Amino acid sequence: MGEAPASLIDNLQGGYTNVFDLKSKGSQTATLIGTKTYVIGWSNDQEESFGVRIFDKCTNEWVIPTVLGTKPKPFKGHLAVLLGQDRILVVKENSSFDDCIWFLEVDTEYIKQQKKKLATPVVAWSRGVIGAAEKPVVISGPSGVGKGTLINKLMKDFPAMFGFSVSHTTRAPREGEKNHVHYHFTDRTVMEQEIKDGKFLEFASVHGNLYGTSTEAVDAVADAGKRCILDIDVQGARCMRDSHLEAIFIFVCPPSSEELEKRLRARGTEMEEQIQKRLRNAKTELEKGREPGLFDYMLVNDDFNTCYENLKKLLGLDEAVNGNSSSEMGYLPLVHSASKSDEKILIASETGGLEKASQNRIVLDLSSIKGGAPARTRGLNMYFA
Ligand SMILES: Nc1nc2c(ncn2[C@@H]2O[C@H](COP(=O)(O)OP(=O)(O)O)[C@@H](O)[C@H]2O)c(=O)[nH]1
Ligand SMILES: Nc1ncnc2c1ncn2[C@@H]1O[C@H](COP(=O)(O)OP(=O)(O)O)[C@@H](O)[C@H]1O
Repeated sequence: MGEAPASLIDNLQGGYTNVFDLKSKGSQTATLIGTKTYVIGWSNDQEESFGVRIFDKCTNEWVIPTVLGTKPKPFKGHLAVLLGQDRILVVKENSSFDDCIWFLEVDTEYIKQQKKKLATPVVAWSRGVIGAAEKPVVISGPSGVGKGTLINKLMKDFPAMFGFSVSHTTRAPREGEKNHVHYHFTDRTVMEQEIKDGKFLEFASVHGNLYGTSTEAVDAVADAGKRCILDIDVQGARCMRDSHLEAIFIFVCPPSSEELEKRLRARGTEMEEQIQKRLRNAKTELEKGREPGLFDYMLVNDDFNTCYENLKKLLGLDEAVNGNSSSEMGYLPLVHSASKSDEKILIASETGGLEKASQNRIVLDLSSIKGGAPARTRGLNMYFA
């Protein structure tokens, strides 16, 4: 790159620093981690100019990393603070509360995995979500068991609460299915390239077609302030379980294989060959669904209304959930763990944009954050000091 790197970094690192170690200078910040300096910021109104670049002291060279996750729009003026040694908290100036906190992950577990996979330097953005946003809901189960019917009813009954994560698929649309509503219908070569580019949180080959959840699909629901529902197969659920997306995992079972076949045939959307394939795959899916540690709950979809009521109960939409045993409710709770960090950041506003002087100091409580790149970082708490 055409500029004197060392002096730029000295210049940035000599910039404004307050007691909370927030550094900034103009529209760029430099954060030193080990031998690498992460420069964040856009230059000269050129939308695509940089964003993130890394200066490596060992090689004396600039590196432009692969940037994963949904990126923030180019911004002027921000503060950067190093959290641990693996992520940088970015506080955007002059932004609404729902768009001011971002995390640039540089060496988290997710980044380590992606570096290995892509064999290039990688960083990833994750937007901070303030408040106790509800966990996304992952619903899996064999074809024809009634996942779509349950989800549609939930979305119809609670339109302001739930948003559907629209997956990508290479399968052909069925009659009545709308592009970008039911699925993003796509070409295999396009999707394969997008998988390589890191666009998907997870993907799997199911019944001979590719299906995948893009980061954008999940973010779009979170951005609309809704709780995300994902209808994905067991392989996708496994991937999500291993990722940072903290979700509730629900497996829907049929009352019997005969009933499953009956429903698939009655739906009338598949040719015989596809029906046979789906019934064969159902056996494996039912076995995988019972693997310990994957699903939090199992629902048997025998009588639809009973199953729907039980789904509502375990999503906390019915007060009757308290005190009911799992067997009475028709699902089996399994156990999973969560981790916590413990940090508070005080942000002093210098812009004077806030009216009361007492509101110029904001505490960002990171002690309950969850999730992370390539999806949202949830559970942030923000209050005036
Ligand atoms: N892994 C993964 N599976 C998906 C995704 N979207 C849909 N699926 C699964 O793909 C399978 C086939 O879905 P579809 O073609 O709509 O058929 P249906 O299940 O018979 O209604 C189902 O098990 C879905 O849960 C996705 O984004 N990722
Ligand atoms: N509890 C139920 N009893 C009888 N039929 C059902 C029940 N739940 C769903 N169905 C029907 O079964 C078929 C498959 O349901 P669908 O929601 O498309 O399954 P999936 O999304 O799991 O593939 C649909 O025709 C639906 O109306």
